[in-house]
Amino acid sequence: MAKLSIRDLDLTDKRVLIRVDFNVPLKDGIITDDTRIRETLPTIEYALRHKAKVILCSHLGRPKGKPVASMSLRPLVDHLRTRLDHILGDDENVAFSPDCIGIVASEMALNLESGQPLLLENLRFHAEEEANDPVFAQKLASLCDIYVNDAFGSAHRAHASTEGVTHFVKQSAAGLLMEKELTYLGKALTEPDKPFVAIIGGAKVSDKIQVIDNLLEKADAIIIGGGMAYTFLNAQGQSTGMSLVEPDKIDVAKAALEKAKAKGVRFLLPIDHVLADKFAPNAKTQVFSGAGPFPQDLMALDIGSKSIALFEEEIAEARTIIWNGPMGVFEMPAFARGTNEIAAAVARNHDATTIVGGGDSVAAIQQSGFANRITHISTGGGASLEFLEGKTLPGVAALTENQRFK
Ligand SMILES: Nc1ncnc2c1ncn2[C@@H]1O[C@H](COP(=O)(O)OP(=O)(O)O)[C@@H](O)[C@H]1O
Ligand SMILES: O=C(OP(=O)(O)O)[C@H](O)COP(=O)(O)O
Ligand SMILES: [Mg+2]
Repeated sequence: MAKLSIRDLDLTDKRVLIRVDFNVPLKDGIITDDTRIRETLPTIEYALRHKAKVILCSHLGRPKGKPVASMSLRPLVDHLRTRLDHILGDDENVAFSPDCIGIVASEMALNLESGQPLLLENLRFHAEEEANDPVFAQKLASLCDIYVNDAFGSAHRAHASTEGVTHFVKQSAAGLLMEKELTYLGKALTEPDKPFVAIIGGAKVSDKIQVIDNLLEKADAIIIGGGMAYTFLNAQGQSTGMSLVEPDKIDVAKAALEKAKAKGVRFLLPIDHVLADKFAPNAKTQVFSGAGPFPQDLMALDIGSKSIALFEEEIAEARTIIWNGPMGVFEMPAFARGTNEIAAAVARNHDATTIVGGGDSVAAIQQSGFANRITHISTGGGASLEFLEGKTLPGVAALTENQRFK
């Protein structure tokens, strides 16, 4: 890699700001899947063992620039302490600053002992984080001597903590997880074995629909499920009741459908759906198959059996599979079947290189019990898609060049 690595740096007694992606799924303050935390532990442990003063920063959810209690990172402190038990002494703790900038954060960072960790509160409690505000970025930079980015899952964002901060520190290096993800995804997709099938679902429609245009240049088939599907069905003229739709993106969906046709890329959309009368685990449900309009007051929260069978056929033939975004609201048992069956189908294909990425997709694949049958589990959803479509990730581009590779 042409970028500086944490392994190239002398960390001893330095204040090292590590941007991590601790955007983990939470339910009532409990972490339901801690893959993103576990995956970044090698970097944290490396820094602690090398006697750095480790300052961890992350976002959690989308609080839109204001403190939101349910999106506090505080519940992660105990979890992190447990995960670092083998490296911290009995009386050593993970310190927590209730604001990521300001006097308290500055003093805590300054007073940190070598080999000790400090976690900062959610970066996105400040609107300046997502706006990539230079003053805010400079305040973050003032907490540290060295900056390390290990947040692969957020590397497609040009935010203050992933991009802006690098302009105000002398050295910006990649963490071990960042390196691992880039190496692995880079290798797997230089010349993917064909057929190459991309499965896209989830709820971040406006973010991820743009990626499909570029994936159409590489993939032999694209399978769309989850919340992503209904904007496409609307683009085909089907009204979908209360289902998740992004009206602004219907034109993008139409263009993708036309491009797929012109290029001969198979484009699979769900043909039946589990409809619910509300977004809740105890919703009344019914299966809807047919091309006509959905009942107006119902919403699709999972794909149905016929869609599963259709998708399974394509998955069985694939030799490279990338999957981001669950097929339904898998967090609720009534709507988890589509995601679980597709996970099983991907796991059954022993001839394919399989990559599953995304904070929620990883939680889903863990929940399905098939995680150990996937070739590579990536901590990034949007990030892995943008990397795979060939885009330069701003969080990577901003890191210091390694002079050895020049
Ligand atoms: N039909 C649907 N309607 C609404 N939300 C959905 C639907 N299908 C899936 N989702 C939601 O999508 C979310 C994950 O989306 P996203 O963040 O894009 O994926 P990832 O984190 O894997 O990258 C899940 O919380 C899931 O409940
Ligand atoms: O969870 C994330 O991405 P993902 O849902 O695509 O896996 C990242 O933490 C980025 O979050 P964001 O999409 O709110 O910038
Ligand atoms: Mg997500």
